[in-house]
Amino acid sequence: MKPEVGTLLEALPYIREFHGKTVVIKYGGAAMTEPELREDFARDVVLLKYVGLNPIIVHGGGPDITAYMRRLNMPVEFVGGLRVSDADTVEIAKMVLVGKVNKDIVSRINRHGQPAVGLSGDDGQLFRVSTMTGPGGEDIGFVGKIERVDVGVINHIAEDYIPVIASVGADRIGRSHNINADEAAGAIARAMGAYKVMFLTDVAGWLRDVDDPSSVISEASADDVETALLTMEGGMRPKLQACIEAIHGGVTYAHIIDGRLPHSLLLELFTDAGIGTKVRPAS
Ligand SMILES: Nc1ncnc2c1ncn2[C@@H]1O[C@H](COP(=O)(O)OP(=O)(O)O)[C@@H](O)[C@H]1O
Ligand SMILES: CC(=O)N[C@@H](CCC(=O)OP(=O)(O)O)C(=O)O
Repeated sequence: MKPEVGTLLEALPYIREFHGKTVVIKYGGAAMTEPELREDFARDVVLLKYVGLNPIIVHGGGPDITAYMRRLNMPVEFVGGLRVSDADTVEIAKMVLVGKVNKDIVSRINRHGQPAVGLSGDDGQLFRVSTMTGPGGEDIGFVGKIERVDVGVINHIAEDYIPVIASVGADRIGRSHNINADEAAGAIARAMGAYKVMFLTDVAGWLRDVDDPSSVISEASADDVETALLTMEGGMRPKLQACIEAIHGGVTYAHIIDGRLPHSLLLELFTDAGIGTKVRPAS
């Protein structure tokens, strides 16, 4: 048998399993720096829609926000993987995420043959946020925690389009907040009752030792993750926190995969081997 046919046949049971299912995909800033990878990503998402999945994209753009802040000589600070955000920082985050990154993703998906629609928390009042603190209770400014997602808005759009969601939104009195895109993806997956949530990032997965790329933890239970979160810092923290949020809300699996790898989405979804870290409910 030709190897290409083998690959398609290997994918068939997965296509059947995932048909009609909602998959929330967090597309991370660190994995979106290469134009070629951005193109591959858009093509993969279109393929998912064509084979009958319901992909919902939630994106970040942290490195882009940092680059613009530096141009404006603004101080850049993170606490527990969350950007400290005063009102000026929120304004930059909003301009970069909604105006630049979101439109780039939307137009690439459009070009590959499925229409996409960009949304932020403000559109159709998609989500409402409250102000959150850092992991140690620190004041980190206008950083939002999603309190409520209007899934009706996403379902309505997803009937005909691929929703592409930027992680900014407002609180009850209309103040804009910067939301970590991992937190947004976890909350949206939970609210949507998604089958899976997948985080594309710039490492091979959750690493046992952050300095050893070969130390990927291929599978972990929600309990393992909760234990690790007690001491974890850096960008992996909000990702694992979001995995827990999603799994506790009924999402079957959460995956952290290497967005630097071309077609990583397809490799995880449609091959027997899979890639990265899979978080499952506590057994
Ligand atoms: N145990 C860990 N395993 C993997 N990555 C980790 C770990 N601890 C901290 N990190 C950091 O988390 C980063 C990924 O998070 P982040 O930079 O926020 O990515 P993204 O932009 O994709 O959301 C990695 O590049 C790595 O530096
Ligand atoms: C509060 C907070 O941390 N907001 C993030 C939003 C963007 C984001 O999460 O981007 P990545 O997924 O590329 O890291 C930030 O300002 O960087």
